[in-house]
Amino acid sequence: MTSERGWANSALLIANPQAGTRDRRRLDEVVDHCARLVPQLDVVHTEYPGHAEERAAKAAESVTDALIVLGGDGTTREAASGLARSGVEPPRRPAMLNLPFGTGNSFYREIWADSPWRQVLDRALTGARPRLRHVDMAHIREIDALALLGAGSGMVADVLERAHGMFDVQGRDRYQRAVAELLGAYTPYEGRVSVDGEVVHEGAVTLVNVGGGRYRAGRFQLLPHSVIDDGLLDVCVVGGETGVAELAGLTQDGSHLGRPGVVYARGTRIVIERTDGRPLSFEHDGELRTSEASGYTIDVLPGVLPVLAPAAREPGR
Ligand SMILES: Nc1ncnc2c1ncn2[C@@H]1O[C@H](COP(=O)(O)OP(=O)(O)OP(=O)(O)O)[C@@H](O)[C@H]1O
Repeated sequence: MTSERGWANSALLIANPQAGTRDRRRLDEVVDHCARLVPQLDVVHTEYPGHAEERAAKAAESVTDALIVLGGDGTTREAASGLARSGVEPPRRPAMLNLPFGTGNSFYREIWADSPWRQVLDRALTGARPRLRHVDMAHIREIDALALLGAGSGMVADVLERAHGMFDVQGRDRYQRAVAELLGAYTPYEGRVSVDGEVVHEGAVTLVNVGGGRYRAGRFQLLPHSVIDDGLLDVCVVGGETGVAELAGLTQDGSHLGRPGVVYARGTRIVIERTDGRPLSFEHDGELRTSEASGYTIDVLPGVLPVLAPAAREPGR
């Protein structure tokens, strides 16, 4: 057999068996493929929410070359947070390689576009080490959390909040029903959004998204101009002029930009507030984060996450 091995001598593979369709056969296939490419491969199956974050933080402390994450956006966010919060300086952190095993897989799409996972593994782990992108994350002050893909208020948070209250349906169906209910009756909230101390929107808000990645839920291009390693956060505010039904269609290809009441800006600190002082419904990376806060302060953490990526001119940049 010819050697398929490349630059990575050791890697930790963190797999979430509960992500996506929970296809155990596919999970085993990925693990076997990785084992052919990396001489010392440790495999951890996550056993509870937060497990990926703990194991990624430990991997950062060891001499592991790569951290392979097999899951959806939630698992990827946890692993990224573990690496970014570790006491190890960014250049010494293991390089993260994310593979699609979830429902949305927005981060995989961000880095590798529609490339199949086998091809990605071969490109990332055989031969010389490919390009490393030093990806920005965001720190949310009020809840001391790190966001990778995006954070915000309005429609996305409201869908999650409504879905959480449904006990008679599960999985994707819950979100579909929550969206359908919101389409029927959505009330924008009164709020304010500031970028680096300057107010960019005040009034009715349908959606605020700060990030992060271009995509949310794998396909909605809320931040079509965002670059994940430019040291800046992008923010899109959709005012009350645009309803949720219209917005869902417009964000499929980013054509919400330039519509009346839509603001797109960039900065290092974004503040999102409700102006009536009531708690602001807020999410990051698809997780609802309930608290009593009526506002959230989001600061960029530039370049904290080393991610294996295709060369700039390859497809899937
Ligand atoms: N053993 C486990 N049992 C239950 N939940 C788990 C377990 N391991 C991890 N989790 C949790 O599963 C959640 C869902 O995983 P993830 O987000 O990766 O998949 P997904 O929701 O199918 O995909 P996506 O986020 O891309 O839509 C994560 O928030 C993680 O904390």
